[in-house]
Amino acid sequence: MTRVKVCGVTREADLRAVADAGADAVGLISGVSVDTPREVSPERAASLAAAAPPFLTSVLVTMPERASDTVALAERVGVDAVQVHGVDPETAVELRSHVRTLVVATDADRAPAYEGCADGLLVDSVDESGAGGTGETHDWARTRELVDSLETPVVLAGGLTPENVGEAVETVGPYGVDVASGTEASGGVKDHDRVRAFVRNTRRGAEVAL
Ligand SMILES: O=C(O)c1ccccc1NCC(=O)[C@H](O)[C@H](O)COP(=O)(O)O
Repeated sequence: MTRVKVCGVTREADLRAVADAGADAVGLISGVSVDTPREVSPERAASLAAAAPPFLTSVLVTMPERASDTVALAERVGVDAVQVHGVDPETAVELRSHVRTLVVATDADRAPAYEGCADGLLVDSVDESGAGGTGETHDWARTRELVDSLETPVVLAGGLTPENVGEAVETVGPYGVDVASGTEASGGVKDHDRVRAFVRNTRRGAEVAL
């Protein structure tokens, strides 16, 4: 089964829509050094995490300046897992010793350097700061090679939409997929029909890939 994470939720109604659509995880973006409409305060992230129903994994998505800040933020927000952008492998190893589940976001070229440093690798179309949410796809064939060569589970992200996720899953065969802008009505606001279609089309793509 291909796991689905819907990232950049800022409102409780959107969190419910993500859960009702059957997604596996929800991403709450806080403590990032870029300007994004998907960022929420730690307080808001905590309130959203507390509203997540059973079996919907809450994920803090952040860009650490120091590993210790991220550990404190994750405890304050009260999430099940942490996804970090813009960290080197050594910082990932340090962070992983303090959080239960660590996902590192990286581009395809750098992904092999994180093998064994994280519980999951999110292969994304990152900008120069390492931030995601670009809405751009990357070379799926290259990510397929990573899926085949790495032990660490690979999550495909970057420019995924309800329209292309089925083909993406068939091509890459990832552990999971992650979407932010492709399920939005506007910055930070989810389109519930697109959230439902994204989850549905991921499942269909995964069936074809079997
Ligand atoms: O989405 C953001 O604005 C963002 C900013 C800083 C760090 C991470 C961010 N997004 C995190 C993500 O989980 C993925 O990058 C995202 O799902 C992929 O985005 P998109 O291409 O818009 O689907």
